[in-house]
Amino acid sequence: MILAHLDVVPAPPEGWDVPPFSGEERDGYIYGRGTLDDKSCVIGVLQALELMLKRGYKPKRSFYIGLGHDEEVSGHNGAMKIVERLQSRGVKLLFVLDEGLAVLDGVIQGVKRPVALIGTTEKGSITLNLTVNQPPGHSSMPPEETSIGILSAAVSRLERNPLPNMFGVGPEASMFEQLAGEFAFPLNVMMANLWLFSPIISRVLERTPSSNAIVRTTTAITIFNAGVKSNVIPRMARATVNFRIHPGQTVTEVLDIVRNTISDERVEISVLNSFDPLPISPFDESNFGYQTLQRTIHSVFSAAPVAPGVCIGNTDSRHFVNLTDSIYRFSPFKMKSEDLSR
Ligand SMILES: CCCCCCCC/C=C\CCCCCCCC(=O)N[C@@H](CCSC)C(=O)O
Repeated sequence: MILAHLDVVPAPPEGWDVPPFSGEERDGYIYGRGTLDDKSCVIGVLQALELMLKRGYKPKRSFYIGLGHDEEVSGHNGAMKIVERLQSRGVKLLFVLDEGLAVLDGVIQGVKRPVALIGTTEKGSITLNLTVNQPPGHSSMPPEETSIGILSAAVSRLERNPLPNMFGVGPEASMFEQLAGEFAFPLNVMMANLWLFSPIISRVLERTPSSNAIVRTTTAITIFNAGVKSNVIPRMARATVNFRIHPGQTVTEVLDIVRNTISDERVEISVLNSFDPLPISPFDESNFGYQTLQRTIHSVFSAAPVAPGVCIGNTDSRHFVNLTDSIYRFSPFKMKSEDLSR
C-alpha cells in the first residue's frame, strides 16, 4: 500500500519569498506550502500511475493507493477511515510505504555521499497543556509571582533540562553501523564500534537540532498564551508543549520525567494527545518490502547507500500497524541541510 496526503499546515500570509499557494518554480525549486510535505509524494504517485497506464503496464500483484486529507491533524477522517475499510474487508498488507525520511545530502555530518534513509520506525509523541491559575489583579500592586511568571519558570525548566540522551538503546544505532563505511577515518572506526564509542558519538550528535532529534525525546514549546491588557495581571497562563518520544522511551516514562522536572503543583498538566513510538519494521535481506524499496531507490539515486532510520516526524502510516508489520517511511527527494527548515 502506498500512502501520501493532500492537506498542508496553515500558511500565514507574511514571511514568504513567493505567495504560499502559488507553486512558483524558481531556480529549480517549486515554492509553496506543502511542496515537500506532502505534495511531492502525491504527485509522484499519480504521475507513476499515469505513466504505467500509458505503457499498459500490468503489475504482478494488486496494490492500494491511499491519499489522506487530514494527516496534519492526526488522520482521524482520512487514514483511520481507510484502515477501518480495509480491516472490514479482511485485508492484510505486505508492506506500507508512506512519506518520511529522504535522500540526505550533506545532512549527516562527516558523510560525503548522499545517503537514502528509510524510516523503519517513527518517534512517539505527547502534547501537553500546562496551565497556571492565580488570582488576577491590577499591575500597580503585583504579587511576588504571577501566573505568567510561574508558567515561564516551568517552561524554562523544561528547556534547560532536556530528556536524557538515549543514543545506543534505540534503532538509530543500526543506521550509523550500516553507514560506518561512508565516514572518513577515524569516524568510520568509531561508527563501526559503537559498543565502545557511543558515549562520544552521542555527545557530538546532540549538538545540532536534526541529529539531537534522533538521540532523545525532544521538547518543543509551541504555544504560549496569557494576558490581554498591559495593566492587568491575568488569572490564567497556558502553554502547549510537544515532545517527540525516542524509540527507547514510552509516553508514561516521559510524563513522569516532565512532572519531576516541572515539580510545581501550581502548574496543572493535562495530556492533549499521545502515542508511543511505533514498532520497528523488519529491514533484513529477506524482507520483501524493504528490499523492493532499497532496489527502487538504487535504481533512481544510484550513488546513494540505503540504511534504516528513525522518522522524527509522524505520518499517517502509524494507523496501519494492525494491517502489516512492515511500514516504511521514505520521500523520494534529495534533502540538503538548508532544506531542513523549509
Ligand atoms: C543524523 C542526522 C539525521 C537527521 C535526520 C533528519 C532528517 C529529516 C528529514 C525528514 C524529516 C522527516 C519528516 C517526516 C514527515 C513529517 C510529516 C509531518 O510533519 N507530520 C506531522 C503530523 C502531525 S500528526 C498530529 C508532524 O508534526 O509530525
